[in-house]
Amino acid sequence: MQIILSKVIPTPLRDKMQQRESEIWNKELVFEPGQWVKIKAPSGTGKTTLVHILYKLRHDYSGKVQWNGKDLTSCPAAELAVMRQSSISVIFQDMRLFSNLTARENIELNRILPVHPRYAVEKIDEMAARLQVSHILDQRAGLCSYGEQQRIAIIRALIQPFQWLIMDEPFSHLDEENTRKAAALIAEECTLRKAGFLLTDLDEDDYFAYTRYLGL
Ligand SMILES: Nc1ncnc2c1ncn2[C@@H]1O[C@H](COP(=O)(O)OP(=O)(O)OP(=O)(O)O)[C@@H](O)[C@H]1O
Repeated sequence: MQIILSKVIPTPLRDKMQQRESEIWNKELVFEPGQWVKIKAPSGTGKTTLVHILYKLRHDYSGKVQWNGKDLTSCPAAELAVMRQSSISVIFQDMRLFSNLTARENIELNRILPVHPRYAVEKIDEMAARLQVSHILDQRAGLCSYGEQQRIAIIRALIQPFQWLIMDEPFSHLDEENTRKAAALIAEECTLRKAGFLLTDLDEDDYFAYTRYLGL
């Protein structure tokens, strides 16, 4: 799946944009399948805004966003839902877990949502063991620490099918060792599926073999 951004300017950032050069806002960008893209930008420059625009959680912008040639503003909701379930997975900065469901239930919801689940249920335990969160799988997500919630959100994103993984500061609550473990799992899953990713963060890192760097 190709993702295209054409001259996108978020309405709340329109004035700020005069003050700094961006490689994303108001540019023509094509993200080809399989690219591993790092988007590095300081706080408040629009990383979360970009992620929400890309996933069509907000549409307060000028310009155009397309998934596989489909304009997000005119594409029927049912068609978007199918593309989200089969092709795009997101790790949100604020995790967005259901706090009253257990960690396992949060992950399982994403596993069974697509018509053809990618993985059997055992994969949840396997991934949880690798990220050292097996012991909290049956705990309510709202009671988990932020670092635990972030690893659950990572597993939830990896358990569903995708061609693109969109990650908004996905390691912000993790220490170095856990970040490396999570990055290794993400890299493996993307390689297996020949999937691309867009990862936003504040700083440089060497967690992945990025194929493209952009500043917001
Ligand atoms: N709906 C909105 N109305 C007004 N301003 C907004 C709105 N959404 C975002 N902003 C502003 O746009 C800017 C970018 O916000 P955003 O959350 O995308 O930044 P960010 O790069 O993800 O920041 P951080 O690294 O701190 O998470 C901020 O100044 C924010 O206050």
